[in-house]
Amino acid sequence: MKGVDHLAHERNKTEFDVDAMKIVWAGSRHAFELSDRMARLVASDPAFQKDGRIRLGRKELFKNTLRKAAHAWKRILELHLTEEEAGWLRNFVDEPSFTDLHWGMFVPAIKGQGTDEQQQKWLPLAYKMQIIGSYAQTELGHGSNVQGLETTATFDPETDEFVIHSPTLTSSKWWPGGLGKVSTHAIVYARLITNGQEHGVHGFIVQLRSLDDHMPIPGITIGDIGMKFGNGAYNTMDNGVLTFDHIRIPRNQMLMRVLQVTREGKCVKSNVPRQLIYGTMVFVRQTIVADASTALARAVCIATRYSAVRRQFGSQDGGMETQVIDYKTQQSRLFPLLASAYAFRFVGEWLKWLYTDVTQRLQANDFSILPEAHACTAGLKSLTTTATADAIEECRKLCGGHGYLCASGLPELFAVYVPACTYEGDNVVLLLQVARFLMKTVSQLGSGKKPVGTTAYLGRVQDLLQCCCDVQTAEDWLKPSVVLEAFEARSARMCVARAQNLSKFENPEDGFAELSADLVEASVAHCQLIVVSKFIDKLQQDIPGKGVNRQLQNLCYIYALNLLHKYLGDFLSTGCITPKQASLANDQLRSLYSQIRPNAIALVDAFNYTDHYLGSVLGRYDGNVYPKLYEEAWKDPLNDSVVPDGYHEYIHPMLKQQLRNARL
Ligand SMILES: CCCCCCCC/C=C\CCCCCC(=O)SCCNC(=O)CCNC(=O)[C@H](O)C(C)(C)COP(=O)(O)OP(=O)(O)OC[C@H]1O[C@@H](n2cnc3c(N)ncnc32)[C@H](O)[C@@H]1OP(=O)(O)O
Ligand SMILES: Cc1cc2nc3c(=O)[nH]c(=O)nc-3n(C[C@H](O)[C@H](O)[C@H](O)COP(=O)(O)OP(=O)(O)OC[C@H]3O[C@@H](n4cnc5c(N)ncnc54)[C@H](O)[C@@H]3O)c2cc1C
Repeated sequence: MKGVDHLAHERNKTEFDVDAMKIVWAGSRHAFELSDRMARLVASDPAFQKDGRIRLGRKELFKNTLRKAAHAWKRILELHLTEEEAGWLRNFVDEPSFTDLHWGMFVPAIKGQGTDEQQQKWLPLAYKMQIIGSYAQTELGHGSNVQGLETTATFDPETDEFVIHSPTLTSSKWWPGGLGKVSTHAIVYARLITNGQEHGVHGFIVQLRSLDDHMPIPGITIGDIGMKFGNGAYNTMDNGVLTFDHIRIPRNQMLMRVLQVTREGKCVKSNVPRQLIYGTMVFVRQTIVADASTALARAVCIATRYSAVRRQFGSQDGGMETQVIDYKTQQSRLFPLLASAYAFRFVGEWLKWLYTDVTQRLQANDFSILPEAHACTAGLKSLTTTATADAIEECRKLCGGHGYLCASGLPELFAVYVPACTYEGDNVVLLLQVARFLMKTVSQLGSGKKPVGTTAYLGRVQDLLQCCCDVQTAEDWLKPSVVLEAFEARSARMCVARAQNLSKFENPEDGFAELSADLVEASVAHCQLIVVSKFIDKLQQDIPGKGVNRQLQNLCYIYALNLLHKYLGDFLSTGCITPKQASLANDQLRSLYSQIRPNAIALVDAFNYTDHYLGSVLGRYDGNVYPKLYEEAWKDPLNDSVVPDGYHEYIHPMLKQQLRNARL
């Protein structure tokens, strides 16, 4: 049987309406139609082809990215695409570039932290790309510790300007994307100093390069920080270094929604909390969660299709060997990742809703939900990016040797994706933020303050500390209330135990530092509970389409029960479940794998990825893997000649030498 036939046969086994699932995955019919149209537009345009990208040298690669970004912008204008359509188009071009930072951080920072006048001035320029912006926060010496940034912005009342300066080597801005070679402007984060007094870190709009000849403004030193991990991959991005030598900008270029500096240099606080200065990070972390499901789904799509095509062992009487997807070990590694892709999709959807809600409340001067929004975006960004990076690598292994070939698409996907664990907040640092939020919530329980939102379960802490899981059969693990209670009890018990340990320290900060590794575990438990509960909420919605809800239920329980299996130590040591119940959960998990098996290919087809976007010979829709892999190998530049360059200099003399030695 040819690869093509393998997948056709697989698709015939499907037990649900794939088109309906495509809409569930996309979020709505509108989102599906729009993303589908943009994906096809990009895939059919030769200017966006990705072949051979990994073989380009840095300069060529970068220029190629500039060409694609310019072409994308041209198409956006020609086709009068909406902001939403343009976002999808850029997404399917699938190449990190300065435009990510311009649209993803520069514009949102002005929107979130700029006054109305500042927005009116700067946003139209940015929307028309008459200026290109970056987000320059991190420095050589400090990234996580934002309050430790060293760049200064000193107000000069004589000229009504700020003087932006890099006082030390370690204050050099380092990492901002798009900064190295492209951006004309940046939101620069610096310590505000007025009348000799410091007022914390704030954002400033600073012009970096001339809009005529692209030369740096005198006093600015700027360049690229060098090659990063992997071929191609994130090297399409010009992450930059930037220093200021007393650069002057007008006073009205400080983003002043949170704090205004008057003509006299007086600081006037608005009613907006200081934390709003971090608002852009909350926004981007929320988009990163949605991106995690996309990246994970790509890897899973490749590994699932290839696992159905690939056969090893088990042939009897010269018959066909076993498809590797039929091995239980392969299923137990692959299907939880498939379930995670769906789980992250739904929690991403919910987080987007939460962010929209927060934004509306902020506009109405209601800041009460900000701490929760921060904890949720930070925690879920950490949880989903860590899981996705690990999952891409697992998918590579699931594809055996061929997964290691760049033609599988997985090495590049991993290299592009893995910095998500670091950028926009190191994942451990972010979990520590969640831990602070959880410990604060627990400490306030005695005062009668009722926790709300994602921590509402902590309001039932007494019940959760005592509850006993009443699972008696494997089927009992298919009850949403049972699963939810197990995850709530585990998280609540871990939080309370950590809080009790913290209370033994005289100085809470010392305790927090000493117990930080344990605290991070509690944060993970809490975030996993959020993902599980949002998946369960999704199942309660009226989801149309034959068999769709059934598949989602199976995936939801696979996600939850696999976590239960993986983190069994937590569940057992906190007494949430017994070893016997854990064993029943495992039995149920195996049964769920068998139920998912005939639908696996259709479940990845529901992602609706074009072959262009997947960029993988192993993950091709038609399953025609071997002929294409063979074809691909011959495209390698090493195969341009039969005898390689260097033969005459290095191989031939060596062979001759051996011959001479042999004769002696
Ligand atoms: C259309 C296309 C879209 C495409 C979109 C793609 C987007 C692009 C994607 C990828 C490109 C890559 C982009 C990467 C960009 C970057 O990496 S930018 C740099 C990001 N840097 C960080 O994330 C730094 C991480 N550090 C921090 O967030 C903080 O400094 C810290 C919170 C870890 C440390 O803060 P700390 O000094 O301990 O506390 P304070 O600053 O004093 O704050 C204390 C209180 O503030 C609360 N808080 C902290 N952060 C936030 C926040 N973000 N929002 C709201 N509140 C926050 C914190 O809980 C404290 O509250 P309490 O006092 O009440 O306890
Ligand atoms: C590809 C990429 C793109 C980026 N793009 C941008 C950009 O556009 N703009 C921008 O401003 N920045 C950008 N960054 C920078 C990024 O935001 C920072 O690298 C990130 O916030 C981590 O900070 P750091 O490098 O200072 O790590 P560090 O804080 O130095 O982390 C090093 C180690 O120390 C640990 N650690 C640090 N603090 C603590 C603590 N309190 N407790 C326990 N452990 C701790 C961390 O867990 C980590 O293991 C980018 C980075 C990358 C990799």
